[in-house]
Amino acid sequence: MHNKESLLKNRLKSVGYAFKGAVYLLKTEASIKIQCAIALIATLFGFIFNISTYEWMAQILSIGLVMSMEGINTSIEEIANFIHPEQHSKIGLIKDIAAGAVFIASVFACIIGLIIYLPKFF
Ligand SMILES: Nc1ncnc2c1ncn2[C@@H]1O[C@H](COP(=O)(O)OP(=O)(O)OP(=O)(O)O)[C@@H](O)[C@H]1O
Repeated sequence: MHNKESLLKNRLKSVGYAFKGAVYLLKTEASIKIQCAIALIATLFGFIFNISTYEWMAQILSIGLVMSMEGINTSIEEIANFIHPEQHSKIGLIKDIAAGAVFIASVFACIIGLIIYLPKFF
């Protein structure tokens, strides 16, 4: 019983740390603020165009994917700056690859957005 309680306590603590990380990300990263604004506009569009359940699922998944990739990208940038604050071509490459992952997720999120909303306009 005691073990189960401490397990639950530890899990709750981990959720707290993760929440702290998400708040830090939202407060400090300009790109995630822009992504939040786009997510809000997309959500508004969802209500205006009364999109279907599956369209909501695709939209929410896309928003979640882009924002979580941005979090991982920021984390990689922080690690890179911590382990090697000076200029190095490998650090540049590592940062570019991490940014590339966000770019790929964003391109596919845009495609999903077009699939959902283009038929509603034309
Ligand atoms: N230490 C470094 N050594 C070599 N090149 C670097 C280094 N730091 C950054 N760069 C290069 O400069 C680019 C911009 O780096 P920066 O850390 O400003 O990324 P950013 O994408 O502008 O970050 P943010 O998303 O925080 O605005 C990187 O993609 C990389 O090509």
